[in-house]
Amino acid sequence: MEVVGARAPGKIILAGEHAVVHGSAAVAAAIDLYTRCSLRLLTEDESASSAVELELRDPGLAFSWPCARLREVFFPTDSDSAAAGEPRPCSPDLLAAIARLLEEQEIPEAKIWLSSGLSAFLFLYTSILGCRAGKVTVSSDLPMGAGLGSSAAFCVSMSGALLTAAGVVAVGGGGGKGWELVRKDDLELVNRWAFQGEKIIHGKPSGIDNSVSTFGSMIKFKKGELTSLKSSNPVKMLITDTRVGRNTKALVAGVSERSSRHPDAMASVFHAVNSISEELSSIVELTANDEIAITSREEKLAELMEMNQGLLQCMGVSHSSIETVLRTTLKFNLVSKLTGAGGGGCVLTLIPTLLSNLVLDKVIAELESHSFRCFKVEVGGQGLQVCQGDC
Ligand SMILES: Nc1ncnc2c1ncn2[C@@H]1O[C@H](COP(=O)(O)OP(=O)(O)O)[C@@H](O)[C@H]1O
Ligand SMILES: C[C@@](O)(CCOP(=O)(O)O)CC(=O)O
Ligand SMILES: [Mg+2]
Repeated sequence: MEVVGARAPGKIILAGEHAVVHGSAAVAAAIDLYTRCSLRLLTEDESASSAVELELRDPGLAFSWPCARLREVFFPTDSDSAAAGEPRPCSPDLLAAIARLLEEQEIPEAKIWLSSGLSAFLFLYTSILGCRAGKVTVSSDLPMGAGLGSSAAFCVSMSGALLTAAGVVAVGGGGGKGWELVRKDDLELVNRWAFQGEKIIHGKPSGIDNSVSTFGSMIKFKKGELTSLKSSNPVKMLITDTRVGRNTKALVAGVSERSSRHPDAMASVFHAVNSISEELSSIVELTANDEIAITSREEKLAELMEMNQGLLQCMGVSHSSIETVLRTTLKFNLVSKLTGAGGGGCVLTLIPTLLSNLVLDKVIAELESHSFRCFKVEVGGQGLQVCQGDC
């Protein structure tokens, strides 16, 4: 069979991370850094030992599971009952069985954080394709575990490729050349599968990351409801990766624990974040015809981001490396906030339209002198795309 491919973008959260898990609104946008997943189902001739193979290009690791072993774990009682049409959660018993299956792989200790991604892969693959032999290759532009939604881009691109190979998502309408957009109904199905994968990696995701990675653009997200935001003036952001590793699942659990220790205080914090996200989303949508100058729009966005950062500190998810980025950019009168789960990872800095490239280069040089890594990204682009053949 021919190769099918899918690519899904990472994201930034402009306002509302963590609070969105507790029902507040949040605003997120796709960025032009992608995770790509390609998949080829193997015939019996090609896969003498009949296995499911996974190559992760970025950590540079390859895994292989004999189909017979997968059948014992995933379908112990009868023949394959994969059902690509109806996403279902991974039960705690199955998750424990997957963890035992992963113990048989020799994952280097330094890369043990990959286990949750591998568990999501095995669950999605066997749920959608059963135990058919196949080879999957994944590559990514995104730093992993840094707040740019690599886990969601992994689950969305994987679900997209698996559902395309299963013949559920249509591909080839573009004449079989290059990346193609996906029909809305198909995107919704991919998004629901990807959410099940995110649950394995995050524990309790809000669904914002997989939604923005699937549908792209800039969105407001509240309690599972998504509103697409139309911005005629693009928002420019600099991303700084502090390179301090952290884990979303642990940070989300930490905020929930703080919330159960101080329910009233934290409810007020989440309520304040909700107001910030609502106001930020209405400012983003103001058009050139609205009577507000671009500079005053940017000042309002900056102030809301600054307020949100203060509330993220209240939730206990800032970090000394994040504070260093905030202090450094403030010297240039620029406002920053953490993005994603925090605890290290990435920080956003709003780039005003009138900021000269010379000053921006100075900001980047100073940030990079702290061993941080800066990215200039395009905000609000495409979501999931699929392709036939090698893209
Ligand atoms: N390309 C990938 N290959 C394998 N696993 C991945 C990949 N991208 C993300 N993951 C999984 O997602 C985890 C990171 O997710 P998370 O802690 O939510 O951070 P973020 O989503 O901000 O990057 C990794 O530890 C890994 O398990
Ligand atoms: C903290 C949170 O709001 C975003 C997490 O994003 P990331 O995995 O750090 O990229 C969690 C969620 O919404 O599921
Ligand atoms: Mg994540």
